Amino acid sequence: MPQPAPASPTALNSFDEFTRLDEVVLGRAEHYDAHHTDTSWRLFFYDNVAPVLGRHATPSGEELLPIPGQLVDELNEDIAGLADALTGCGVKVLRPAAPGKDIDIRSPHWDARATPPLNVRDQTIILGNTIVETAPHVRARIFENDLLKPAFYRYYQEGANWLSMPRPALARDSLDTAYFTRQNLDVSRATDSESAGAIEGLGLEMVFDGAQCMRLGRDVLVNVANHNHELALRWLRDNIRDLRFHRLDAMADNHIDSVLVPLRPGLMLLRSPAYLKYLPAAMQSWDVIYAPETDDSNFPDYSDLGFVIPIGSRYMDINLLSIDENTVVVNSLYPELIEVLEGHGFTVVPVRHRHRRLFGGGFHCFTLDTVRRGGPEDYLS
Ligand SMILES: NC(=[NH2+])NCCC[C@H](N)C(=O)O
Repeated sequence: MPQPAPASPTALNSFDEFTRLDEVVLGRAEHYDAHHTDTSWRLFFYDNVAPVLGRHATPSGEELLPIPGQLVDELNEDIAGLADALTGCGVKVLRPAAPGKDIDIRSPHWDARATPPLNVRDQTIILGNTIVETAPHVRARIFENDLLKPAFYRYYQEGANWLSMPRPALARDSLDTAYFTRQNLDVSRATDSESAGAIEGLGLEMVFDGAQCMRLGRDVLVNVANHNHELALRWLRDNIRDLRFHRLDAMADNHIDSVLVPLRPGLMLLRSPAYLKYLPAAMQSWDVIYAPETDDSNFPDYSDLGFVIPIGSRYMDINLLSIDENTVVVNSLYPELIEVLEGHGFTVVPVRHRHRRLFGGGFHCFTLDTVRRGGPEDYLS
């Protein structure tokens, strides 16, 4: 039976993180049954995985780390709950295409097990009516956006602009380890097992994820933690002329949405006061809600399942999704945050999300907000 064509999306328009949300792409986790733990993956998640690397790497260099099926099923249940909650808030939910099977990919320089399109925030930034595909850090993610192309083409048909950063080769020496070496961290547990080929004369490439940005109308905050990111900031400035890009100097290793979430003009959620100094001067006078302490009882106990590597930090649930300036979707397993937000007058839509530390994403990461009502407002003066 032919399936009816999905209703056409409205025009792409997304300049910020908090004005009324009308349409969103929500990621999916089918076939997320392994992490491909090559050097690019180890470096990307080094902040979280360094303590366990080595202990679990096999001497043969086996890089595929299986994820128990029960966890993927539970993740899918929680994502279904998020889809229902968003629909219940009147938001139209689009999905990436589903990978039909495990997909092994091969470039001329390396091979990898492809990551499913779960954290759709990461490989794309929507800047107004422009889709910007970014330049993946993790080799396993290099074709991830192919599964979003049905949605991107529909927005393109409705008049959106569509740009891509140069696709990185992610060869042997493409990735900059400066963020870690600046902190005197030894990166050998990530780099010792490198199996990718080199490209003579290439050196550090432009490598950058969409989730390193936070959008605020005509301003965009951009986390730059190394030379890979520096090249991308220049690309953004050269190619998107009508927005102002503010460089945040190494606020985190890469993504910043478990550190900072702007909630409405003049109010942000921040991991701790230590992060204020990274922000543009105009934001330092905003009101701040600091992420409340949470404890282990809010996180599942995985001891029965053998080892499961947490690729996300304990702060993942800062990563909420705003429906509008007064309504936020928050993990029900972070009741401390729900209480604080309600105390500030927010309507909180609680949605359960158990395995956020295993798949590296919260609700902001799982979503790409393609249609919001706000425009290129100046929120910083
Ligand atoms: N868009 C994302 N995938 N964000 C997740 C950021 C997670 C962050 N590295 C942490 O461990 O807290």
